[in-house]
Amino acid sequence: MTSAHKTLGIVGARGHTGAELIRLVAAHPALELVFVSSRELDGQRVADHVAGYAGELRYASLDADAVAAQGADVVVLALPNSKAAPYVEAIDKAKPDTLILDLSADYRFDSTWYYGLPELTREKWRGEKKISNPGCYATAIQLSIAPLKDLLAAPPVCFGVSGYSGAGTTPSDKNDPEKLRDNLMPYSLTGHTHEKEASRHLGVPVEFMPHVAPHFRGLTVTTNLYLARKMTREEVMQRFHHAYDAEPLVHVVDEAPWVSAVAGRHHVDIGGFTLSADGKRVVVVATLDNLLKGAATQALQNINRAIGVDELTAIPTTP
Ligand SMILES: NC(=O)C1=CN([C@@H]2O[C@H](COP(=O)(O)OP(=O)(O)OC[C@H]3O[C@@H](n4cnc5c(N)ncnc54)[C@H](OP(=O)(O)O)[C@@H]3O)[C@@H](O)[C@H]2O)C=CC1
Ligand SMILES: CC(=O)N[C@@H](CCC(=O)OP(=O)(O)O)C(=O)O
Repeated sequence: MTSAHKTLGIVGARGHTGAELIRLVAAHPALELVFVSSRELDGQRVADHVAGYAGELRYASLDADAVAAQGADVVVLALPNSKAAPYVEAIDKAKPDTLILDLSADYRFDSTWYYGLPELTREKWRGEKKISNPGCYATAIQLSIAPLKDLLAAPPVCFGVSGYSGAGTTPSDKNDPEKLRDNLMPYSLTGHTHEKEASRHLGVPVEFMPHVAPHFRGLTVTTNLYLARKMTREEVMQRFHHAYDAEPLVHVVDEAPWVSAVAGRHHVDIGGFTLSADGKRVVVVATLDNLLKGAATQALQNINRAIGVDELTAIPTTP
């Protein structure tokens, strides 16, 4: 694939992450949005549903063969978990050099797919045309632990709180604003997919306890790390600065970041580095927008790289 203009389609474009990608792709100089699929919005104008999109494209209800028949250069699968395989199969049959990016958890444990968390894995990309995008919590967890990975005395313990857009649009307790009002809902307290995903890709076991809260977008992961030796706050911060100062989408900050400040923005904030009195335990706080760096923005970083343009093309960065 060269860096020339590419066509792109989104399967599952009615959803939260699909809508964010539509906005990002619409402003992209090298990508043309050629189809967006939704069963529920079949025939309706995208511009009537996605603020900030001004084109004439309409949603279409497309099964796997119909998606493959579109012949797009890039296909993003933004479907719920366990739905991707028929689309991958049909595209492979019709046009095997298609770049497929899957937003779900379906291929995050498949070593034939590139796992794209650019700040940690971009050097491992070997031109794969199949890219698995990380989970939103798993992104925050891995970025919080990676700089101290060689100094762990025990599995890191991560306390996560997400806005309810993380639970998608299929109605459930986890995205019901009435049930979430004045509430914090714990779920999957051991064995969450993102616990397994972060453990696999970091190569160290991680423990994760997720919760969902009444805000719409943005998540916080507060991680407790037991250290094999005594450290100072300056040493810990130095490691994070060394790891991320050249990364426009990871901001190392002094204070513990607030989720409200990162909502609608494309980067991760990591900060609040707090040591125990004996210097052998540190707590780190990370926030990101689950729909952006946790999904659509990260997807675009991966696609940009794979089509041969600058990784940050069409991604607004702010200091
Ligand atoms: N929300 C988030 O914060 C994040 C989500 N992800 C992952 O991204 C994927 C999409 O998430 P999100 O946008 O929140 O999901 P949504 O529930 O908001 O949207 C799902 C989309 O898939 C379509 N869809 C649902 N069921 C089927 C089906 N059986 N066959 C075909 N299409 C279907 C829906 O449209 P229609 O029913 O109209 O066809 C809709 O467009 C998920 O795998 C999720 O785990 C990853 C990181 C973060
Ligand atoms: C609040 C909420 O429910 N969040 C989702 C994570 C969203 C995400 O990244 O999901 P995938 O791993 O499925 O892509 C969850 O805990 O499953």
